[in-house]
Amino acid sequence: MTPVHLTLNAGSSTLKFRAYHADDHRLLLRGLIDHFGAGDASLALDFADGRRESRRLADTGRERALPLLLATLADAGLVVAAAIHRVVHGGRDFAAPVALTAAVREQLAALSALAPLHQPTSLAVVEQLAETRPTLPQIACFDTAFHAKAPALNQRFAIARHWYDEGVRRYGFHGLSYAAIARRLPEYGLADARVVVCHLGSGASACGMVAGQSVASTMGFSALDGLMMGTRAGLIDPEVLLYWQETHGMDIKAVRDELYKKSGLLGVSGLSSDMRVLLESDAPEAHEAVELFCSRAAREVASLSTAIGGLDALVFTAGIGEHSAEVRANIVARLGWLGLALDASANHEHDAEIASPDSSADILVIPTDEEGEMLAEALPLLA
Ligand SMILES: Nc1ncnc2c1ncn2[C@@H]1O[C@H](COP(=O)(O)OP(=O)(O)O)[C@@H](O)[C@H]1O
Ligand SMILES: CC(=O)OP(=O)(O)O
Ligand SMILES: [Mg+2]
Repeated sequence: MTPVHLTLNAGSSTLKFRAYHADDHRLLLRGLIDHFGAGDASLALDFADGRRESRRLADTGRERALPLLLATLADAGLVVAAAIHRVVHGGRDFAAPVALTAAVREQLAALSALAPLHQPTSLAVVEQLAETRPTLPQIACFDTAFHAKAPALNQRFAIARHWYDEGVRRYGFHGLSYAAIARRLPEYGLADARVVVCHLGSGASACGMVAGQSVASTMGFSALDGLMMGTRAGLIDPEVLLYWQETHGMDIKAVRDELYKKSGLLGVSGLSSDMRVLLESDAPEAHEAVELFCSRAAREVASLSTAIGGLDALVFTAGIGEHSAEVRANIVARLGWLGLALDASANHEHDAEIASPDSSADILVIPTDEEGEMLAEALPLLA
């Protein structure tokens, strides 16, 4: 059996995993469970020798994912030598990768309410592994870490100061994705540039960075703020929450469910949280959901450009950002007043520069590599 470092990235609609050779860190297997935990879940595997497999999953519960994954690895002659987990919320205390001791796991579990779609799933996998393989090294890499050095001003809400001291601040998420993009900016001569990255997946956020460092992000205290997402509302007037509680008697769980699971693309379209389904639909509600998604994204790109003092490049990444030319074109068209313009044919490429020659700023599609970033961050701890 070949020992591997296994990366686990539990997103809101997917579970992505990769097996890297434990000695030379070659990528051996790439896997994706799509519609993770839903009735129509599927598994896709991509082997280093070019072989591909995919199938529908009959037993779709999230708690069944780890045994399935370990069996898949065993079939491929791979055995886990270390597990590297994406953990969405590091809170005030974790701004760097950390070994997942029992004490650390307890601290991270206390943050679950701030990331209900992610933290419980990731930590359940960690616990399952800790139970069956108590001596297995397990490392957590955090979505929040990349933003920890953002200017204090951009981490502050306009509320009384003592809340900040208590940890009520803008943390920002998708940091592993942004760090992976930042690593690639020098290839495009953008090492010192002012860049806005749109991470558009089931969860969606945007980050303004300068010289590869986070300056401001659309996500805040939780992964609920900012852009419209698959099932999350993004920016919302907080009075709506009070109205729900006061006028409709909704308790905290009901409000949370509304904001995290019934809003966003799903809520507005009444049809699906999956952008692919909405783009193919003729329903006016689906069209309106896509328009609102693109409008919110364009507005936040302009806002983040102010936070970073101008815009040298706009980058699209993640499930929607990488794969939907239509969404990219819609967002960039709304930013035409800033001088941004796409090359319509280049816009259909993946991992490419897609701006027209007369665009005021570069526009790029860069595939995210959260797993590669996790491996790079965890290796020093595993050495
Ligand atoms: N070809 C495509 N066109 C439009 N959207 C796509 C395409 N492929 C994937 N997506 C969307 O990407 C989203 C998933 O993004 P991803 O970043 O993988 O999610 P997660 O938030 O679970 O990590 C889904 O909404 C899916 O509809
Ligand atoms: C933080 C977050 O929303 O992550 P994802 O997009 O993977 O669901
Ligand atoms: Mg994701």
